[in-house]
This record gives sequence, C-alpha cells and structure tokens, in this order.
Amino acid sequence: MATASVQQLPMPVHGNFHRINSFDFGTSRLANSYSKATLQILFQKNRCRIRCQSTDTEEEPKIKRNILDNASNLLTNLLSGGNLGSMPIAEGAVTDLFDRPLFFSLYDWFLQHGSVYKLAFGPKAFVVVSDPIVARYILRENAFSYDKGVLADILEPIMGKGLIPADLETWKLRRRVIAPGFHTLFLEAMVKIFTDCSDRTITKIDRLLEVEERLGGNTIELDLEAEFSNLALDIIGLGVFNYDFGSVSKESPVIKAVYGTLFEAEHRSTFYIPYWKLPLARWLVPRQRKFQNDLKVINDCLDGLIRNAKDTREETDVEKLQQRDYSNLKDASLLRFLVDMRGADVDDRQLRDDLMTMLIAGHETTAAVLTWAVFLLAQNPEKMRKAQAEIDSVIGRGKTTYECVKNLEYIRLIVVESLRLYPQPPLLIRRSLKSDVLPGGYNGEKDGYAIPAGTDIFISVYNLHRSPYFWDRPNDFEPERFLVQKKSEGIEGWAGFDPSRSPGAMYPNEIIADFAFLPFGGGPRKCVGDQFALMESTVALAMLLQNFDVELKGSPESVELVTGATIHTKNGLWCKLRKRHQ
Ligand code: HEM
Repeated sequence: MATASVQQLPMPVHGNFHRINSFDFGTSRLANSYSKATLQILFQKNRCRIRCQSTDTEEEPKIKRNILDNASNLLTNLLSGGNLGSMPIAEGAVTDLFDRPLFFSLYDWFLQHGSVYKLAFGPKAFVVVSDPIVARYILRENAFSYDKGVLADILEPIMGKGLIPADLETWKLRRRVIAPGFHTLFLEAMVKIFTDCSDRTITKIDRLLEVEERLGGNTIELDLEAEFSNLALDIIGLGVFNYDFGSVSKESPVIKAVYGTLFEAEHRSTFYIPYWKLPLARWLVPRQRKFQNDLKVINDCLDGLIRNAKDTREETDVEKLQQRDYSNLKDASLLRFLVDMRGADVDDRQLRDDLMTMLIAGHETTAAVLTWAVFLLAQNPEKMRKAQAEIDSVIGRGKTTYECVKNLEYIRLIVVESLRLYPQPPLLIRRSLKSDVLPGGYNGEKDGYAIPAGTDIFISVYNLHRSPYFWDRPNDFEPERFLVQKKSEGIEGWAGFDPSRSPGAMYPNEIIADFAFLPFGGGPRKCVGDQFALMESTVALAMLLQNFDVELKGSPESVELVTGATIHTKNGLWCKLRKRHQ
C-alpha cells in the first residue's frame, strides 16, 4: 500500500525538550514521569545531532561524524546484538536532540523506515515499533517474555513493587487483587467524586468571573492545564485512598514531595556514576538528603492512611465487597477495598507501593487528556457546539450522574479521540527477557525480525495512532470516526476496526481496533484504571463545557509542546472563559 499523505493538524509548536529543575506547583507543568526519564537517558547521554541515516536509502548523507558518534554507534551495535538481522536502522548520530520532542522524530523515521526499525543512539539502541500486529505480539501474545526494562529501573525507587515496575511474581499477586477493585459499583460511586471535585473547579472559575464582572468584564484568562492537574490530583487522592489533597484551592506538601522524588529518579537515570549508592551519599549530598526527606513525607502520609484503613478493617469476601452499597459508603476508596478483602493480606510496604503507583499513574495522564481535549475542541468550533448541544440535552443545567455519562456519547468520543491524537504516554517501554522473533508487521519482513535477549523496545503509540496505514485522515480531529467500521483492507494479520467487537463497551478500546488504538496499552499489563480515567475525563469535560464557553487565548501554534510520560504544554494551556448561563 502506498504511503498516504499525512495532513497536518494544527499542531502546537514543538517545544524544546527541557528539564524541569524547579517545582512550581499549580502554575507551571509538573513534569512527572517515567518515560520522560527514559527519554532523558537518550537525550542527555547523546548530545549529538540526530540525523536519520537509513541503511536502506540510496545516498549516504554526508555528515561529519565525530569520534564520539562513531564510538557510540559501535557500542550500540555491540550492546544490542549487532544489526538485528535485516531490520532497518535509523542511526542517531546525535549532536542535537533538543530541537523537538523525540516522538516527532520517531514518527518521521517510521514513515521512512517502516513499522519496525532500530534506533541507534550512542551507547544505546532501541527497536521502535509502530505497527499493531507487532504491538499485539509484544503486549499480549508473548507478553511474559518482556518486562518494563529501563522503566522499572527508574521507577523502582519511587514505586517499589507497585504494579508498573513490579517483578512478574509480585505483579501477578497484586494485579489479581487490585483489578477487581475497579468494579462497576465502585466506578459508579466514583462519579460522585468526579462531580464533587469538578464542582470545586467550576466554583473557582465562577468566583473569578464574578470578580471580573464587578470590574465590568465578562471573560477571564486561565491556564486550564494547571486547573486540570489540580482537579485530577484531588480525584485520585479521594478515589484511591480517601485523602483530600484539596489542591484546587491550596498547595499540598505531600504531592510536592512526590514530584521531588520523581525529579530525583530522573536525575539518577541521566547521571553516569551512581554516586547515590556510595555509603554516605544519602547524608552528605544535599539533593540525596532532600530525596530521603521527600520519601519520608510521602511514606508518613500513606502509612497513616493505611494504618487508619487497617484499624477500621471489616474483612469480607471479594464478591461481597463488590456488592456493597457504594452510594452510602463513607469511604468508597480503593484502599478500603484492598484492606477489607479477605485473603489479600499484604504488608504495609506493598500497599504503600500500590497507592503510590496509582497516584502517579492516574494523575497527570488524566490532566493531559482534558488539556488536549480542550485544545482540540477550541480549534473546532463546530464540534465544540455539537458537544455543548449534547451536554444541554443530556444534563441541562442539572448534575452529572452515571446515567448522564452513559448518554454523553459524543463527549466520550471526544475523550478517546484526544487520547488518539495525544496518547499518554506516547511510548510504551519493554525489554525482551529472552531472544525472540518479532513479527514483520504490515510492511516489514515476512519472516519477522530476530532480536536477542535484553533488547529495549519502544512501542510508539503516537505512531500507531497516527499511522496512515490504519487510520483515515490520521491527523484530523474526528471523534465520529470511532462509530464507523473500517475493513482491514487486505492487511494480513490485522482484523480492521469494528465497534461491534466489544459489545457494551462505553469507550472504544484496543480490541475494537485490533491494537491500532492503544491508549491504555493492551494485554495483561493494560491500565487497571482505564474506565476510571475515561469516566473522570467525561464528567470533568462535560461539566466545564456545561458552564463555560472556552477559547484559546493565543493561536494554537503558540502552544508549545513538551513530552515526558505525558505530552503536555511548556507554558500552560491559556484559555479565555465566559459564563454560558447568567
Ligand atoms: C487517561 C488516563 C490514563 C492513561 C492514558 C493511562 C495509560 C496507561 C497505560 C498506557 C498503561 C500501560 C503501560 C504499559 O503497558 O507499559 C497504564 C498502566 C497502568 N495504569 Fe494507567 N492510565 C491512565 C489512568 C490511570 C488511573 C486513573 C489509574 C489508577 C487509578 C491508573 C493505573 C495504572 C496502573 C496501576 C498501571 C499498571 C498496570 C499493570 O502493569 O498491571 N492509570 N496506564
């Protein structure tokens, strides 16, 4: 199949990849993140201009290579088991990776080299996968031959043995206990938390508008990305461990500490010598002392919550827990469920790791979805009007309920379409535990690609979601696309897009798209909080648009884009807001 032309969506300026060294809660973006740290390894260790030197292009680009480039590429080949057979190579000669976020370059190389290529980056090499057939193989069909690799190394000091970095044995035990916690009644009960927290944001904006009205105006300018970050944090605190950060109205020392630890993890991943392992480093090096202090603040808070939950424990079978009257429970949180579950005794340390993992996994991701949904809608006034018309007919001026979420079909599609265009995270990271043969995918080698044990893999969800082979008009914002069946069009091994494949699903998922759509990953390590996050985003977006008209403050091009675990903006998403109803 010929490469379809890729139309350009009005895209934000590709901002420089920057390190966030200071922490400015509530006003600037909080860079959390695991793949951020991973990407930083690539960026920091190889400050050379990346040129795309294809092994399959006819003309060798004439670029001066310095000794470092040559040495590092040699190392790359040695460390990654040589040439990986016939796999095309996008060779990073690497002198300047700061021009734009990595995943934009990964996209260009995908169009140039195909769905599976090796990216040689100085001393490191990654296999980049942009194909649903190969992604399905790694994530589902042969999932247990891969672990989280570099991601786990970086996250372990913070998340311990939480689900994301956990070793296989721990993961199996904890996944079996945590996944049932996200049952239907729990999710329904969470809608109340979503609406209560969204109400706080609406009230805050209303107050700002009232002040403005007294001054004779009717519009305010606000960084909605920061507001969404606060909102998502409050929701995750209440939903997961019944703790009110109250961050819509104040700063939280606990969450500051969480981000402090993340910055440290990032630092460690980009530093050549692991000096923090030296015997006295944790006491003598100021940033290591701060890291230990931050960990203590978090541990004290979570330990207190765990103690509380254990003191009031009412042990019950899992089935009974799932049938509790959640609408009348004072504490409907996941922690309550995990502590009360019979036969699921774990030490406090494991519970702490579980909570910490969910706090980090569920916060900025959701804030980012909301940010990009507003960004996209603001550029598509017709779709904005359609969304508000649906909200008016389903919710009117009333309260958002679980029933409303079921009827807000267009808002739900907006949420998933935003996740398609701006997946969070844009890359999934894996490492092969043994040698394997990856399928060739749609346009790769028929016999596939042999890879040695220890191969690091990036599954580029961004590339998959914007692949011209699997999506029509891949860069356009079209929430309606998810209602339409798309045949596999002769692509062997791909079942096409068929909404009927997941009957009853409120939101399109990876099954419907046979892994061409992977907003929450797929296979056994798929996100446990997907329905929680989707409903949360639906409620928050609907309530915002129910109450306010929203426009971008500047042009879409002025929104600079930064990546880490999430794709976010460099300086916030500044919007103009006006009341819809007086
Ligand atoms: C829009 C919001 C969210 C997005 C886009 C998202 C995305 C993802 C993705 C892509 C993965 C798979 C990572 C991989 O395969 O390497 C994942 C895993 C995970 N997510 Fe989410 N997530 C979101 C919200 C949440 C929430 C709200 C929670 C919890 C309350 C959560 C908890 C987790 C956990 C625990 C895992 C690890 C699962 C495992 O390995 O078994 N996520 N998430």
